[in-house]
Amino acid sequence: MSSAPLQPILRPHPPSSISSFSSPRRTRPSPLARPCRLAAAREMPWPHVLTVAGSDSGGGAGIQADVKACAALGAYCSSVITAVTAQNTAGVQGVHLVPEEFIRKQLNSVLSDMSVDVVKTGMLPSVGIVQILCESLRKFPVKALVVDPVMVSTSGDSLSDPSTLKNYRDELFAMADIVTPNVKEASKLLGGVSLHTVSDMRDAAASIYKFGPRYVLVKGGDMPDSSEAIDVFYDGKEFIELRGHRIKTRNTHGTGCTLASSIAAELAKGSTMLHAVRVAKNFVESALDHSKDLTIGNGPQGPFDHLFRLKFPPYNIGSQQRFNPDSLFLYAVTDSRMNKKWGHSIEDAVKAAIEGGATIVQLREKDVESREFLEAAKACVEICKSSGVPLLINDRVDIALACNADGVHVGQSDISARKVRELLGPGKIIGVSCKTPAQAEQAWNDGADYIGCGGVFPTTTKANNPTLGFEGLKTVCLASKLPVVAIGGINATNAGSVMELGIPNLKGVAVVSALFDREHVMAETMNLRSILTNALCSV
Ligand SMILES: Cc1ncc(COP(=O)(O)OP(=O)(O)O)c(N)n1
Ligand SMILES: Cc1nc(C(=O)O)sc1CCOP(=O)(O)O
Ligand SMILES: [Mg+2]
Repeated sequence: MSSAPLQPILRPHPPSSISSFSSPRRTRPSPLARPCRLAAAREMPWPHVLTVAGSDSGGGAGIQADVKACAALGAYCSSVITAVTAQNTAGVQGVHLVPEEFIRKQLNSVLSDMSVDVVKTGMLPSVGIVQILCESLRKFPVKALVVDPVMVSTSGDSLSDPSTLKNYRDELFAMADIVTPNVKEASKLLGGVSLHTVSDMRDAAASIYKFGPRYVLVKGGDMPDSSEAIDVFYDGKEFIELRGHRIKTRNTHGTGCTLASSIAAELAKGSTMLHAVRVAKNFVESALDHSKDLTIGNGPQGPFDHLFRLKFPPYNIGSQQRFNPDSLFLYAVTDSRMNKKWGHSIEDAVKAAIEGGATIVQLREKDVESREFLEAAKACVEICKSSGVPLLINDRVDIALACNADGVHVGQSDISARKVRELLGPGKIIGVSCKTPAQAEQAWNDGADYIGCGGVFPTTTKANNPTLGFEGLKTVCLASKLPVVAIGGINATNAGSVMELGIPNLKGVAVVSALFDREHVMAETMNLRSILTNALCSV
């Protein structure tokens, strides 16, 4: 089942403002293309989430979590603060409500001036606040409303007046696109029913759906005795169980706020509801995993790092940027069988490709003994280093580590990119072969730097490789937050047409046989490079 895209039910937006292709990074022009692309100054829409929630002085949940989650997922986040809490990793020490009229004022300030795509609600501690919010939403309609019915903090402290329950159900839920209770909140909303199983969660989702939201997500993160974190998604017809890993960590403070604001950020970017929920769940799981050993505070429940991706290049601002996506422009991938056929050593083939203008090299040596591979790889590292061309190793993390290569390229049946990142550390380049948007999303979550997408055309170099064609390539590129290199059957005849697609994050082509199944590797590379440069200039 797939959920329908959200219609701008309440306020029409300019079509460009809800595009799912709105990541600023996607339109950054390639320096290689700069002479030809100076004209293309465009207005960039910025997906916008307004969070209406409480401040957490500890910085892990509430407004602070919402702002960080939206930032991490590429959405702008404005905020209306409903309450100020004195809170830390031990619990909530105090709550100070913001006067209701001042909440109205904040809502008015933001909604009357800015084009908000999605409103996400967190702590709404009084009946009056819920009413003011509903009035504001009727006056300033938005594309979607995400309601996280925050009633109790993760430390067990009450965050809302019990009288708001009825008001939540009767007024706010009817306007909501999605409501995201955890099992405790679902139980409270349903008058205290107990929820112990996934089947109970389904029943709860169906009951909450009757209050009026278009979708319900009952979160099972708190369910005991399970190695999985199972959430139940319900659209009024079908239940979908979303399964994730349960990450063992004390740093889970703010997961609910983060999940809801991540859903809001994805909706603001133009996702369908189910896709937004999947991305959000994946994001929370990755953030928890990357933060499991961090320590802040002395209490039992710590915050996690929403911006964990900033630690990975190319976002590790402050340290040297070690991957330039433009290096994907002409990606030479070696093949030992072809080299043997033409009497070329790996080193000579790599040298010739670099002299011809290859901008990155991958050693893809499927038929060479490990010891011989390592010796050749060490020599190639020196050759590439002296030319400033990155050298990656296909599949073999051990060889990459042993020769200190610049990185590794892995496919869907190889060791996962996340594991490779763990093994290589943040300073190395990781590429992942992806044939679907979901695989591209996973590569991003795993900390990869680029994806290889193919086969664009049929190839005889890789057995049983499905051909995606231009349509498949475009679909994956548009879904990918990472730069892409196209691969599969690309040669001097068709390379120009790939670059002429003019897809902003498609940075180049990766080629095996058209460079290496040839007698004159350098001449073939020079020819292909000039074809690519001409094609880029014509876009
Ligand atoms: C740049 C680039 N893209 C895709 C691949 C294919 O990797 P994989 O799917 O792991 O297949 P093998 O190359 O290992 O056969 C690649 N190598 N490089
Ligand atoms: C190694 C590889 N990966 C592919 C993918 O689709 O992921 S296609 C491919 C082979 C590319 O070789 P040639 O340039 O000779 O067609
Ligand atoms: Mg592989």
